[in-house]
Amino acid sequence: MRRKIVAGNWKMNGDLAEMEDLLGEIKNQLGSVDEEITLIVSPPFPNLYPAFQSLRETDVLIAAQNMSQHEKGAFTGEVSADMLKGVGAKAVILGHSERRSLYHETNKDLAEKVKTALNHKMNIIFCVGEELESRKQNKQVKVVKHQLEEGLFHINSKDWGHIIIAYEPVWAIGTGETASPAQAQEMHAEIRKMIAEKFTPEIAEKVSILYGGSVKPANAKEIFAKKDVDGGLIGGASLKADDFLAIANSF
Ligand SMILES: O=C[C@H](O)COP(=O)(O)O
Repeated sequence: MRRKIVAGNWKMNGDLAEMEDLLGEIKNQLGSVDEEITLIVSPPFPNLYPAFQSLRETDVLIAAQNMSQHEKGAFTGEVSADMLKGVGAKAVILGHSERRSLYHETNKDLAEKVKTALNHKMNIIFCVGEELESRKQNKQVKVVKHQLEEGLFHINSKDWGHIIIAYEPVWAIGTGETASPAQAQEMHAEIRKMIAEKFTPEIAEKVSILYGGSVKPANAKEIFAKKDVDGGLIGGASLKADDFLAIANSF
């Protein structure tokens, strides 16, 4: 059975005190979440270790929001896989559309980051998704296929256990506009088909594919009910404990 996952991407939000408050509220309500659901939170770099300390006694996993493809050395401002593991991050988000568009990360950069993360046995939430213009031209499947082929599909079959895919249509991120459940299902099924064709149907069947883009407690149930949607990568709504956990309880 595929893992059901709800991951909160906190982006560049929350100082240490605000994060401690948020984590405190999340911990208070963890008992309400089904054990089958994997919860992940993704704080900014400086808050990774405090989050790790705070979540020690829980099953909540910690993901970083980015990682260098390099091991060490003269790369000012960068953070390595070893450093992330050292502060408790078990996973890393790679290829978020904000990294792609604002920081010009290319599929080639991402392919290298994926390789480094896997060398360090880190789990990866690999993000893909089309911009509005591509959707209008009905090119969304082609765009996502290209992102996967160049950024992710160089991995070995044995590495798929470390991979989670997040489909995040760029036009739905932080906009309040969500892909319809049918649109999400359609793309998730396409992604699974791409994995089945390039690797095997068994591998494709086991990969968790998350939807991201304005997921809220009010729309999560409908989206998560779709057969190929295994959870969500949540931005804004993950900054409120009640909303984040309500989304986790929407399967
Ligand atoms: O990583 C999360 C996505 O960018 C979704 O963000 P959002 O839920 O604020 O639209």
